[in-house]
Amino acid sequence: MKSIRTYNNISDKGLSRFPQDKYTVSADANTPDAILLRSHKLHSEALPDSVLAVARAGAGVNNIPVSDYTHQGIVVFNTPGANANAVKELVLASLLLSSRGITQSMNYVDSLANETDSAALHKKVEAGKKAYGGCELEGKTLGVVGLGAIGAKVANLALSLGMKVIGYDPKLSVEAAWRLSSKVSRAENLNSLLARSDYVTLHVPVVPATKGFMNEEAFNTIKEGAKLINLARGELVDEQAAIDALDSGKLGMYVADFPSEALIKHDKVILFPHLGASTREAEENCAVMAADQLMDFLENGNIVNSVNFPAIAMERTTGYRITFANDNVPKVLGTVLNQLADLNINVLDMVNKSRDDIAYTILDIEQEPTDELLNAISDVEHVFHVRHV
Ligand SMILES: NC(=O)C1=CN([C@@H]2O[C@H](COP(=O)(O)OP(=O)(O)OC[C@H]3O[C@@H](n4cnc5c(N)ncnc54)[C@H](O)[C@@H]3O)[C@@H](O)[C@H]2O)C=CC1
Ligand SMILES: O=C(O)CCC(=O)C(=O)O
Repeated sequence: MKSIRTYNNISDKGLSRFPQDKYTVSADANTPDAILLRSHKLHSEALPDSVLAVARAGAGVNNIPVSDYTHQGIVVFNTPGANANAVKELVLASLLLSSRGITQSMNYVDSLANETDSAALHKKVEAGKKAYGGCELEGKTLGVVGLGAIGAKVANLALSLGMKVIGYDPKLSVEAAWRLSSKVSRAENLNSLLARSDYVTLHVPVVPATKGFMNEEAFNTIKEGAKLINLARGELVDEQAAIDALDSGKLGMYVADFPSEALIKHDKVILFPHLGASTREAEENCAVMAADQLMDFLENGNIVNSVNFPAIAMERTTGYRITFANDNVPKVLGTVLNQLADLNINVLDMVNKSRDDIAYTILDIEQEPTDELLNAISDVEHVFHVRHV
């Protein structure tokens, strides 16, 4: 029986993927084989030694100490693209909310709730509306920072609304580029995008290179009165610099998914409670994808959509499977194969992949591996994780 510990509200559609005769799934599993979570922060938690993998039902993995886990052999997964449409649709709402005085005017109408005379109500409605006039999106320029799963969908949607779209993504993958309309123009650098955009929307992960990149200099460069949408992560934006830019009028509006005490108080800030991925569809997509990836890893050693290990998969043969992870240096695989040869063990199939300084191997062998063999592989220099799957 394998055990999964969950955190956060994970869709039942995902949880029900785990067959009950093979898995127990609960929030208080003591010795879980794997963790399944959404935004719960793992940085200050010690994981039980039993944990082999952590799956983030979502995109951002900044709540997980990924590099610490890598050298413990813990594979970290996410679910690329599974919630991208949900975020894209909230960006659309953000564009409109920051353009048309929608929430403010609704509050105004609510404030008229005690007006009992319909003629007086009508007069106040017509007199009040001039305070909430806005502008249209058509013809305006949207700058999209980060053109991955979400950014590409946002860029393509904005084009269909008649907006001009500029994109900036120095690390754009070929796969992501294929998803992007050729009508999206490419900014050579961030400043060029900021200076030309009426709206700027952020869709990058928070990593050292992006932390606080929307700083004082960026707000000095941004087009006068531009609106900033940040449904990616609060840490991307230097909050004081954003507030100063809002106060001076340089920044017209800030829409964010990450409330803070200072932002809540500001009347040019519209905040959601980290709602970007909170649709039924996105929650189901993420949970199903994360559960399937965990099961394939726990049952077969295959790795799909990991953020710290190479992508690797091999069909099961009739044999017995060993997987091992090692530092990506020469001679490790050769040494393990020699050990098998010395023990007269036949290899039926094998695949080996590397990613940065990590290598991972799946080996199908003809006979059941003994503890002696598994220990011998563990003892090979640079091997840091071995499993009989
Ligand atoms: N509010 C919410 O509920 C959600 C927030 N997110 C956030 O949005 C982020 C993006 O999500 P996805 O589009 O699914 O991820 P993704 O991995 O598909 O795309 C990220 C893109 O950012 C680019 N990038 C990386 N560093 C960059 C830099 N310095 N400048 C410009 N581009 C850079 C990458 O090349 C990649 O194309 C996530 O990391 C997460 O933090 C994602 C889903 C839901
Ligand atoms: O699970 C959630 O609601 C948050 C999603 C998110 O922030 C992400 O996928 O990066």
